[in-house]
Amino acid sequence: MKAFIDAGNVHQCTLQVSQVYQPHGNIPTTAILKEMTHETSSSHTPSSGGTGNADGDTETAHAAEPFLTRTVSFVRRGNRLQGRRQQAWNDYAEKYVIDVPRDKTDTSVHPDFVLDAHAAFDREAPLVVEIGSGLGEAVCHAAEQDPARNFLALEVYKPGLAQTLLRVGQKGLRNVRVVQANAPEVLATMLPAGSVSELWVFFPDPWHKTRHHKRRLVQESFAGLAARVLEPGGLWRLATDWSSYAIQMRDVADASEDFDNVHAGERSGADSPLTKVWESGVEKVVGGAPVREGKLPVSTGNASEGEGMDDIGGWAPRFEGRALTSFEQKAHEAGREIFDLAYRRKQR
Ligand SMILES: C[S@@+](CC[C@H](N)C(=O)[O-])C[C@H]1O[C@@H](n2cnc3c(N)ncnc32)[C@H](O)[C@@H]1O
Repeated sequence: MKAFIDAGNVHQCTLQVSQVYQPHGNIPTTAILKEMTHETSSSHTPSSGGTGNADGDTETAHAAEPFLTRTVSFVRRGNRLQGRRQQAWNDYAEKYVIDVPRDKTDTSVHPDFVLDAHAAFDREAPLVVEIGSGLGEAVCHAAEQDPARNFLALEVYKPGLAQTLLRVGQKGLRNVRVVQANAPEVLATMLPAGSVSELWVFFPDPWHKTRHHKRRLVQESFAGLAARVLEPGGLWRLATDWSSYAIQMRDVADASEDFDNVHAGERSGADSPLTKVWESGVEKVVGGAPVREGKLPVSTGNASEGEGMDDIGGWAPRFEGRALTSFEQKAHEAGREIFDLAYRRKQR
C-alpha cells in the first residue's frame, strides 16, 4: 500500500507516472480498499463520449470489477530476466515501459491512476491496445507498419515484455509503450473512457477445462470493459485457435448491446471454421480436453453427436494487420483452425 499512500514515493517512480498520477490526498487506506471492492455495474458506458477524463473515469472505477477478489486469467510466472532480455530491459525500459502505481500485487494498477497518453507517447495519435502481447511479435510488426498510430502492449509476463523491448528497441520504434499489468484493471480505470481506437485480444490463454472457464479473459464483464475504453466506431478484434473459446467470444460479444459484429452472418455453414473443426476433428488430435466442447451444437444445424454445422457464422477474415506470431504458427502446424472476430463499438 505504501506505494500509493506515500505520494512522494510514487512521484519518484518514473517521469510518466509523475505526470499523470493523482494522489489520494487525505483518503484513508480503509476507504481506498472499500472503493476497490464495489460490485460490477451492468453498464460500463461512460457518462460522456469522446475523450475521457479523470472525473469520468473515477465514476467508472467505482463501478468496476472487484479486482482484489476476482479470478485472474493468468498464472503467475517468474519475473526473472536473464541474458539478452535483462540487457534489453536495462537498455530500453526507461523509454518504453510505463511504470504504473500498484494496488495489491505487482500486476495490479492502482484505480486512481489514469494514463495521460499524450504525455506517455509525447504526441496525440489514435491508440491501439493489445492485450496479452506475449513476445511482442504482433505489436512490434503493427507499430512498424503503422507509424501514425500509438500502440500500447499489456502483458503480465515480464520476460515477454523484455522480448518486446528488444524488438521495438532494436528497431528504434517511437510509437510503442508497454505496461506490465492485469489487462482488465487497465481497461477499468487506467485508460480514459473512449480513448482507444482499436482493442486487440489475440490468442488469449484458452483455459480448456470446464472448471477453468471462469478464468478466461473474454467473458461478459470483459465486454463491458472493452466497450468502456473504445471510442464510438472503434474496433475490438479477437482471435483464437480453440473452437470452444471462439464460440464463447462470439456469444459474449453478440450478447453485448455495445457492439455490432462487422462480419455478421459471414463465413457460416460449410465455410465456417467451426464447421471445419467439427468435420476434421482436429481438436481431438491436438488438444484432448476441447474435443467434446468443440463438438457441442451451437445451432439447430447440428445433425448428430460429433457432426456440426455452424449456421450462425460471423467470423471475420484473417486480420491482415496481425503478424503471424510463433504462437499462431504452431496452431497452423498442428492443423488447427484460426477464428477471427471483429466487433464495432456502437455510437453511444
Ligand atoms: C497464449 S499467449 C498469446 C500471446 C500473443 N498474443 C500471441 O499471439 O503470440 C497469451 C498471453 O496473454 C497474457 N495474459 C493472460 N492474461 C492476461 C491479463 N489478464 N493481462 C495481461 N496479459 C495477460 C499471458 O501472459 C500470455 O503471454
